[in-house]
Amino acid sequence: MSGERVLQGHGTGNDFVLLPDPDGTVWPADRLDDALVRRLCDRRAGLGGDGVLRLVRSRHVPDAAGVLGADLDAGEWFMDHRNADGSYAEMCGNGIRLYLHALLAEGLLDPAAAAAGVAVGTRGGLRRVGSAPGGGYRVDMGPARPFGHGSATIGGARFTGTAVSMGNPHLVCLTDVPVSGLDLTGTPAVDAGLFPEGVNVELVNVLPGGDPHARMRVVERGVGETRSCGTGACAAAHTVLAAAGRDAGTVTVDVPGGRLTVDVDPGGTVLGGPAVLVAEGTLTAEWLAG
Ligand SMILES: N[C@@H](CCC[C@H](N)C(=O)O)C(=O)O
Repeated sequence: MSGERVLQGHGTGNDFVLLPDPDGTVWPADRLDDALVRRLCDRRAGLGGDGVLRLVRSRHVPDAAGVLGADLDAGEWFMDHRNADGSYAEMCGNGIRLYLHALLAEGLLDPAAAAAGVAVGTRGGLRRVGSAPGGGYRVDMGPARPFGHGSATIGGARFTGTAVSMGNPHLVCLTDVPVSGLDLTGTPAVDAGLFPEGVNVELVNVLPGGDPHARMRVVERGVGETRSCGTGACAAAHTVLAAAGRDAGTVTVDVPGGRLTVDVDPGGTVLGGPAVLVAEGTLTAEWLAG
């Protein structure tokens, strides 16, 4: 049997199907349609994942020029991200670390270049990501941009929070209710006027102690509850610091799938965390035929 090459991996438990397509010839958008993304992410009848990452050069992505403008040539590679329901997202903080890890594993990127850091195109703009000296990856996520206040009702409970853009939209709800006990199986009801494109909702406990430390759970737009969200951790870190009257600092964010660190200052946000490839292989012709 023959089929298309595929990888599977995760960053702090936020897992993805990765499709190598350097020249954009294997998975054009009309082939990788919403239905196929949903099948790939299906945890019983597919490979399973919170989303799909296509490893493709920016110049082969039709909408990349529109998104990146003059930056198109500065980012050779483009993280073509899809949520499990097939929708596109502007940015994915766990995904972009895994993306760099997969480029290295596939021999598409030189380790020295990764150590120096490379600019990767996303639908939210260019992001600089590099391998970290002590292991894992660090991503310059750009500044957190608060844009109002709202609420989310989920599992019968209502939480108020701060709307924060990390390129994609978040509602960060700081709460004293222990997040470990929350039922997050439903879809949060939110203010559609504040979030016309939908929103990722983070429920966050600030943990006691000297250094800023938070525990977070997240219900992602286009996915449902995931074990981690990198952009969500950055939005949460900004909100935790702001609640303490600070605009800079390092926040440790514990998620069900592990630990992320976020360095915040007024000019930007740097996300640090691991990336792991779990499997590589091919999609069978039988499965592809549906
Ligand atoms: N898990 C991601 C975010 C993925 C996109 C999100 N579901 C959205 O639609 O904005 C992360 O690690 O940032």
